[in-house]
Amino acid sequence: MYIKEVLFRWPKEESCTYYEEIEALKNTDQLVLNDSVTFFVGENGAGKSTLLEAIAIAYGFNPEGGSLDHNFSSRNTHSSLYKQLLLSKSFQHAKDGFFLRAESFYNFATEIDDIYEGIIPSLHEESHGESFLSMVQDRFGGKGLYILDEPEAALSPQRQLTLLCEINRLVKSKSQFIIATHSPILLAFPDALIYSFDGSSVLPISYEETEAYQITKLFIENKDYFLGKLLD
Ligand SMILES: Nc1ncnc2c1ncn2[C@@H]1O[C@H](COP(=O)(O)OP(=O)(O)OP(=O)(O)O)[C@@H](O)[C@H]1O
Repeated sequence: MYIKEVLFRWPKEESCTYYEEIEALKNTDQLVLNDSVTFFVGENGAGKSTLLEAIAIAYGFNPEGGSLDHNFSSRNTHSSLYKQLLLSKSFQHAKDGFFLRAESFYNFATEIDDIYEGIIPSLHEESHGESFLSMVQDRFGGKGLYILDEPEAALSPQRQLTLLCEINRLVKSKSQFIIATHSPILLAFPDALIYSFDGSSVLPISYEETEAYQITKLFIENKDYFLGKLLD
């Protein structure tokens, strides 16, 4: 485990940043993380990416995403929330790591292609989902901290199952994951800690309490009823 706890040092003065107005975040002072997999769930705009990004930057990742030793920058658009966070870390620093922002994987793939031109196949010669999964399978080496924002975005349900297997492989080789997701498949990872951003503070919930699980289950079991109500 590389990050044990995230402590929020909120300023005493009145808020002046957008993230101090996010309901779940502004009422949270401390988050204990799971030593294997911690999920962030919640409605669009609930603050998951904002916190994920701040944790990644506070640990030493490039705000634009990529591996721990990867430094490239095209635009500075990250929030300053990372300055308010105090990470309680283990003595051992992660040997491997990746911060996935959906919108920056293209840039990262371009950088990797430039560095390894002619040595490894181009990440741009595969589909978005294929290239992301190849990267996890071929380059995530274990003993790592992997911070992933909606990794399911490019993956078919079958490939999400493959990602579950990869997460399991990496957890067994001493890795820690923090993942923001809407995927009922990924959320099913055994013994994961799930934090919901939907209440007045960030709180742990069970798999069955997640909206991703409840709405998917309800919809599949009552498809015709739902469609009738929604589309009438
Ligand atoms: N740079 C910014 N400036 C102002 N507001 C922002 C900025 N970035 C995000 N926000 C706002 O902060 C809130 C939280 O956004 P965030 O991206 O963290 O949500 P999220 O939970 O990750 O949502 P999603 O599930 O859609 O990815 C949203 O209301 C969003 O509009």
